[in-house]
Amino acid sequence: METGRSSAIAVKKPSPTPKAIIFQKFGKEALYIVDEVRDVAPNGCPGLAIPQKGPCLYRCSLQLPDCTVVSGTFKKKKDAEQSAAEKAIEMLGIHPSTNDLSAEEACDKLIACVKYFFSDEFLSSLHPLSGHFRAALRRDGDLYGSVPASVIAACDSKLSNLCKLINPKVESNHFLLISYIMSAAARLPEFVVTCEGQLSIWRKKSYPPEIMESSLFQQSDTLDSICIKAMHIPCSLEKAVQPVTLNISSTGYYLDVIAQKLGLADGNRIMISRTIGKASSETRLYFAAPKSYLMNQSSDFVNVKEVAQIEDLLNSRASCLCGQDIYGDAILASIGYTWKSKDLFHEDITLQSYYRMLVSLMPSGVYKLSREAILAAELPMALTTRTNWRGSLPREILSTFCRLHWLSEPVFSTSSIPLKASTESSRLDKKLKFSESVELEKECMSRGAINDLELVGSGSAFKCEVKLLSKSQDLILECSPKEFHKKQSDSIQNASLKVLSWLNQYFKDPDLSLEKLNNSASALDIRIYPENLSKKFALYLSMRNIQQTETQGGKFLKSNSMNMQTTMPDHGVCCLSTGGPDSGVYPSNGCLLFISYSISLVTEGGNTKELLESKEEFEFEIGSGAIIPPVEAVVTQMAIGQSACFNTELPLQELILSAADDSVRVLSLLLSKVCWLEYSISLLQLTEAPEDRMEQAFFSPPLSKQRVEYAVQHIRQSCATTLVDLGCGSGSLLDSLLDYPTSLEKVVGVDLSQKSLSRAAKILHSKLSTKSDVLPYNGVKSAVLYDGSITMFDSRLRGFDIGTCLEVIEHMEEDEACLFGNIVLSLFRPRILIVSTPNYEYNVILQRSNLTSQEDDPDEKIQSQSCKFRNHDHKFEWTREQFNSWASELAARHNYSVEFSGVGGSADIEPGFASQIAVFRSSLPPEEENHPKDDDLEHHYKVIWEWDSNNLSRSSL
Ligand SMILES: C[S@@+](CC[C@H](N)C(=O)[O-])C[C@H]1O[C@@H](n2cnc3c(N)ncnc32)[C@H](O)[C@@H]1O
Ligand SMILES: [Mg+2]
Repeated sequence: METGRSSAIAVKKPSPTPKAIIFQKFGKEALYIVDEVRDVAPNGCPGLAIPQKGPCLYRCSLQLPDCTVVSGTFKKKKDAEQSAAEKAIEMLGIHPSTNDLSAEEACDKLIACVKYFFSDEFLSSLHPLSGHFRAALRRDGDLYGSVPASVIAACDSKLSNLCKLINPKVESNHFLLISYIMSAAARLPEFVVTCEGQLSIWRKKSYPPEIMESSLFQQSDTLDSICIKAMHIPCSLEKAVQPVTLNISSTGYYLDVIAQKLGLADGNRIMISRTIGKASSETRLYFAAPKSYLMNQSSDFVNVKEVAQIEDLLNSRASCLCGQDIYGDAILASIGYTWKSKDLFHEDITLQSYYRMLVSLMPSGVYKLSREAILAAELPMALTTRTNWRGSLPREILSTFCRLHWLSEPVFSTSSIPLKASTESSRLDKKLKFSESVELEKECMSRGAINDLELVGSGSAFKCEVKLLSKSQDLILECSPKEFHKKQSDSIQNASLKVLSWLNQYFKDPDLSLEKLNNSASALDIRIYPENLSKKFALYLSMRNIQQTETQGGKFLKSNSMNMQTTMPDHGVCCLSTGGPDSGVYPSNGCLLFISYSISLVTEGGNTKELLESKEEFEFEIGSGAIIPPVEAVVTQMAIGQSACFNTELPLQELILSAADDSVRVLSLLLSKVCWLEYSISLLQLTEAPEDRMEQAFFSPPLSKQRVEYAVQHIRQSCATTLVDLGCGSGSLLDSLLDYPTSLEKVVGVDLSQKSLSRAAKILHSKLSTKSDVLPYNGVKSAVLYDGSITMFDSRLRGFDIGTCLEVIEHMEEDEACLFGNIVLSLFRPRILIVSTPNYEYNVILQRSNLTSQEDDPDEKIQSQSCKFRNHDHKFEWTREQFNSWASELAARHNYSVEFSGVGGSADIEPGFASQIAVFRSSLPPEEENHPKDDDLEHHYKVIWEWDSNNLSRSSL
């Protein structure tokens, strides 16, 4: 298919964002405060009397040491932040300094930076590095005043940017970075001292006493001894990751304490990774500089070179966590000096937080964590509707995944086609469930009648391609979905989800043959580049596999899929117990469920039971893959109020340990006993599959569209000039009517839902005011929307040519529907009235798919009797007989004739039409219709919005 416009959303090498520039300049001294702004929004619909809660907007105020800047309002928080940063850059005249420098200039700048760090004034600054300088002055003996070069590299991102300009390989090799810093220091012999083969730097002259006193004094006041939890990550995968405690005395230097845990004499030989996780995190890995690296140190810039071979062993667990090469044993700790305070920041790292970091490296991990349901939630396979998706959205997950695996940001390119050009409307329809309201097909049709009409947002369809690239721009995979979407953002989310879904499969089974990998990828419109793919993820996947099998020591079973069918004698039993009345309603695809659950680790013999994860309320959609398969299999057999309990084999170890609060104990159980998981689930609440989704699945065009078309046809044949749509909802009928030439001059809608009326007003306003001149055949002169109940009479709507009431009466109680019938035919007295409502008998067909699981049921009768209403808001649904008798008696009472018809299915084939329709016609000749002038003023409805072609032309002149 041809595509029109094309736009790349992320370019290959993005220039630094305004926030990045501000960060470079002010570090963490820049404080972003984002406020919600909920204005009464200009709704683009003049005259609408319902106050519109506009979309939630954000405004950001950026506090800098000397000024505060406030952004405009934006839909997204991050846009507000970027805008504030941009304003600050403009106001302060900041230029991103480092980018245009030559390698020589970068060298000079690097030397100047290092010199500044050792200056008098730096010691009392708030820079994180000055904390290290002050701590170094509390070190004893030979170490007094010496600062490890790796902290200089870790604490100031400007330095690494400069070094990248000198040698781009610094990006992937942080040993090089430290070599450059050491070389810069060696160029400052009057200021600092360095020694060959050492990784620390001293200031030559001592600080003036007044500076020493003030800066050291400020600190010793607030510093207490601290005790923090960290993790020891052995290089050997056979050794378990163990918690360690760092005891840091008030006068000690924390790097010396970490060094001792690594078997080093002091912190001067320590290497520090970049931060792990969020940019603001202080979580890093610490390890000893490999000997071969130390031996190869050179103090000359020109001679700085990569160390060819580091013979120490790569620590694969640690390397995977930070995306840098880490050698030997490592300590994972969250500690350091920050921009916020002169005090040392620290946080505990527990075994659980370590495993959560591992989980976040899985393609589905961020989703599980965002739902706080690590053992129960799964990454859904599809986005059905945005409202049914819980947890982080796919695009965000994919970006996080790329960041954590040290890939480039995913590159999205969207393309759009004008809808008129789209012919594959059936394909579009199917894929569009994620977009709400107006179906795309209808838009396509309406575009035939109205040129370039912007209907509720867009006249285009979008698709989006995604590419994943390594940092060095090697293509790892690309996804080119075939489907189009009504919204650009939907196309991006769906493409992101495809990529995540495939990566999820790949991570579960990376050893599949190339052919199978390719097949699974192409099923999701993905093309993989196997060499780059396995190069990128090999370390992570091999680490996980070895860890999984070796540390388990055969004591517990490995299962990725939590398959209930796997043999687990005596334990795989699922016991259903009735905890409440059986409503006879069972969840089926599309239903939204609330369950409560708890998942425990149980040891053989049942002696020990350790709670891992529990939730009082967990909401998900059946059939979307949002929950692990065994839970879904069980809940679909449950009725509301029932509870179930069953066992499964163990999932991946990191999932269990990241869910468990007491991971240390759980790990010891896992290592010493045969264990399995026990699930207890209760089904709390169930919202059935939305009617329109069911209708879309069964009818083409969808039933709602067939109803509207049926009404439009009658309206056109009737030559009516006035129409009232009773229970007009979001105005789908009125909206469609404006696409056709009719004799209508006045159209009115009544409903009691303000939300629906607002939507209707916006749609009608955009159509009538913008395009009325290009529809010369459309003679509508006025349009009004009223807020009111159609069970109340309003004299302004008396004697219209035609009234419609589509799919409304079943939303009232039966007696109200009867009241409505009487009022409409006795008081409103339209010449023609069209009423539609579901045919209950047809539900057997609509719900057959939901009943297939019970098809073995020999008693077919039960099936048809147990049909549910199509929508949870329906108060009743009538059989053909019930509808016929209601309509016939009503017509007879009020001098109307009535004919029956319908849409969806056929009158002659059982069980009749899916939607049954009655068309009432007044039997009185027009002159006998007694329509008094509107002098009795029974005005019970409130005008919500009014449009008048005369006023419009007057006001626009
Ligand atoms: C299923 S929607 C149908 C909307 C529209 N007729 C259509 O076909 O798209 C039912 C509508 O009836 C409205 N409704 C229910 N009871 C009503 C009443 N007593 N008076 C006015 N509107 C009512 C609801 O607010 C809702 O918008
Ligand atoms: Mg309905």
